[in-house]
This record gives sequence, C-alpha cells and structure tokens, in this order.
Amino acid sequence: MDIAITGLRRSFGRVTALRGVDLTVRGGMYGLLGGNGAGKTTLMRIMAGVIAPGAGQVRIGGYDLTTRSGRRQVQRRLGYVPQDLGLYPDLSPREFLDYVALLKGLDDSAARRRQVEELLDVVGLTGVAGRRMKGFSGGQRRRVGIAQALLGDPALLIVDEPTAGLDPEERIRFRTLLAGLAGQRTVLLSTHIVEDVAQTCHETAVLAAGQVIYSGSVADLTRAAEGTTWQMSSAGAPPIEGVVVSAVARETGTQFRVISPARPSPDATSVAPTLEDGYLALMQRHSSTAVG
Ligand SMILES: Nc1ncnc2c1ncn2[C@@H]1O[C@H](COP(=O)(O)OP(=O)(O)OP(=O)(O)O)[C@@H](O)[C@H]1O
Repeated sequence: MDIAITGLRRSFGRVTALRGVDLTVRGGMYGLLGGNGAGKTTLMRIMAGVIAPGAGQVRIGGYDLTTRSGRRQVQRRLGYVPQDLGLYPDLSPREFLDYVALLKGLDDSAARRRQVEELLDVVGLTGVAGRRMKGFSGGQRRRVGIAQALLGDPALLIVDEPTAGLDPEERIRFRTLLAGLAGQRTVLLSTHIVEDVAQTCHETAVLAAGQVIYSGSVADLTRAAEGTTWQMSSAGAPPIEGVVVSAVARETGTQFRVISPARPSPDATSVAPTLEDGYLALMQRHSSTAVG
C-alpha cells in the first residue's frame, strides 16, 4: 500500500513536532530513522489515524487521511503496533487476540478462532498461547503486539520502536519476523536503532527536528560517509576532529572509528562505511548547516 505525504505539519500547543514532512513509500519494508524527539511517533500516529494531521497532504493507498472517512478506510487496512502497547496482564495471548478480533468486527467465532491460532503460530507464541501475559518477556509482549496488528490481514503494518529494550538475540529474531511479514505487505519500521534498518530495509528515511532530511536507498545513505570514515589509534585522547563512532581499548592504545570530512590524524586510514557511519555523517552535515 503506497504512502504519499507532502508538506505535513503537526503541532501540540507551542511544540511543533512535524514541520513540513515529504515522504513517499512504495511497498516492502521501509525504515524510518531519527533520534529522540525527531517526530517519528507523531508521524506514525497520524498515519495510523490515531491523531489528525495539522496541515499538508497524507494519502495512504489513495485514501485521504485529512478526512474522517479517509482515516476510517485506512484504519480498516492497517495494523499498528504502538511503542507502549497496553496488554491485559491477566489474559492469555489467545484470549487477548480473540478480544481484539471481536473489537475489529470479526464476528464469526470459528473464523476468528482460526485466525487467532494462525497468528499465534506466525509470531511463534503457540507454546505459550494459554499462559497469562503477566510474566511475559519484552520480546513475547512485542510478538503479541504484532499478532494483534495482523488481525484482519492488513496491507500496511506500522511498527513503532519494536526492538527497543530487547536483548540482542530477541532483537534479531524479532526483526527477522518483521522482514518476513513484508513479503505480502508494506511494513513501516520506526526506530532509532540503525542496525535494525541496515539488516532489514532497502529503503529508508531519516527524520530530524520534524523534517525528512534523507529518503532513498540504504546503500546510498551508507555511501554518504564514503571518504569521511576513518580508523585510527591513539594513546588515549580522542581525536579533536570529527565524530567518534566507536572507541575500542587495546593494549597498544585506543582504536577509534571517526567520521570527519578531513583526515583526523596523519596515521588515520580511510575505511568502508556502514549504514551507521552514513547516518552519523548525514546528521553531522545537517546539524552544521542548521547551526550555520
Ligand atoms: N501529545 C503531545 N503533546 C505535546 N508534545 C508532544 C506530544 N507528542 C509529541 N510531542 C512533542 O513532539 C516532538 C516529537 O515527538 P515524537 O514522540 O513524535 O518524536 P520521536 O521521534 O518519536 O521521539 P522518541 O523516539 O523519543 O519517541 C517532541 O518534542 C515531543 O515532546
């Protein structure tokens, strides 16, 4: 399901969360990157129809989200996994999903049960389907969140910060699950974890201070740091030039990875960038133009 957004603005009182967002998404798995407060959640909530847009155009699958009828049409075709999904701790995932399915209008109880069992299997929760959710891990809770969003087989799945707080193994399992779901539908993944986008998306956008400062391929964003990514050793002091991406302590000194337009020290060697380097180089350029 295609998403076409132009000139989207949204404020909360005196705080402007989105200041003219332009974004086009065409199917598959799409990453939305940005730091804290960049406006990702506001954008997701507008697309999910939870809050109305301020000014601008938002069309999803051809439906106009600035109208109430458009929002209703989109909500029928969309699954949303918010950052903090409230679960009922005394219900089991099976009971919870059955309840949400009823709310979504799946009245036929046999069909509802069938769909709930299918989704429990898709998200890998069949083994704990009858257990109360009270003691569930972060990963299990998020799986329940995905399952409830998939009820009704939506063409668009919007997932806000799904891997925050998960341990590394759970994170990998979870993003693999999401990538699998993008086979037949559009999955919009909002995150500040660059690695999740690097491992699952071809296309991405970067949001900063309520504006899209990059949209395009993950490969092109990675290339944004080509020729400006350096590795160097130092007796201890970090380099004065550039942004330090990582610092690894070794017996011989500290090895730094640095993003800098100029060679940060005579012994620094140029290395191939990762998506994280590209993202940081973009942010660095953006903040220097925003200030200057
Ligand atoms: N309901 C609200 N009332 C007031 N201000 C809000 C509201 N929702 C968002 N904001 C403000 O809008 C800005 C963007 O917030 P938003 O939650 O969309 O960013 P984000 O990119 O999702 O950040 P995070 O990763 O920290 O959740 C922030 O300054 C935030 O404080």
